[in-house]
Amino acid sequence: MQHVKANDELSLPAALDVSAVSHFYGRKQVLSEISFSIVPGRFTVLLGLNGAGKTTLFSLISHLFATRHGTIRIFGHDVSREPGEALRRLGIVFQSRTLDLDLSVYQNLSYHASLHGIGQREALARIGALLAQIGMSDRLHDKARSLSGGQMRRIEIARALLHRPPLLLLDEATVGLDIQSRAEILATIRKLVFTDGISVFWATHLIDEVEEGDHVVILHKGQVLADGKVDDVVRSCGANSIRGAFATLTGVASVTGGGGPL
Ligand SMILES: Nc1ncnc2c1ncn2[C@@H]1O[C@H](COP(=O)(O)OP(=O)(O)OP(=O)(O)O)[C@@H](O)[C@H]1O
Repeated sequence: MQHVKANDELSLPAALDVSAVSHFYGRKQVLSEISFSIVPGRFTVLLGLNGAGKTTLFSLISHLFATRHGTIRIFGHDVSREPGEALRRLGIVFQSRTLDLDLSVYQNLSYHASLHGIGQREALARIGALLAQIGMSDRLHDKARSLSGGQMRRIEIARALLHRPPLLLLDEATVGLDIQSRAEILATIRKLVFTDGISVFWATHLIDEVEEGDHVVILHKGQVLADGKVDDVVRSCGANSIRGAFATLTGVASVTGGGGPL
């Protein structure tokens, strides 16, 4: 495995630390002793083809599945042993749509706030600020059903941020969106990292969502083949681009450009 770590990051606590994690569905092993960690305040891409194991890994991190092999820590808190401490530091946007379509934007968000013990007045203030941040202040009382796919995604992102988690996970957040909505969502999230110092773990199979300054974890057939800064991973593979590095590491060379699949 290519593991590349910069010197200035060695002393910082990890936003997410995954250590020797395996997962089985019945007898089928889909994650094989994977280990990596995420530097706080960075945009880290979990890059892998469909079926690589990204959603399974997210299900373990978010404690939907119990971790039976290995350890997952969020800012030092073990997800299995201290789920409360770990999960209140985590926000997550799942691949499938999760808004209640018959409720308004406000109702969807305030319900989530109350689950996190946030009082009504505080919730309203946070919802107002987040909607302004994602450019949707005028949709507060609209039914979720009336929103476009990209707008629903942005509301799901706002909901994931309501309890102010320092770590945000997004699983294929741009799937099914048009090019403009994809670009807007990515820009919104990258801005959050820059302005609020949030750590983002962005799962995708789209290689053009990776930028030069990002960190990347390459997951292939349930194994982590590389992790580190994109330019370090590219260099250590002797490649010219992340596309070339991915092809070298995985042997999957059939790639297309312009936002297509890997
Ligand atoms: N409930 C399940 N039972 C059995 N096998 C499963 C189950 N869920 C996922 N798998 C298998 O586990 C492997 C990893 O799937 P997973 O959904 O985690 O990958 P992924 O990288 O998220 O892919 P995608 O982007 O297509 O969702 C695949 O081979 C998949 O078929």
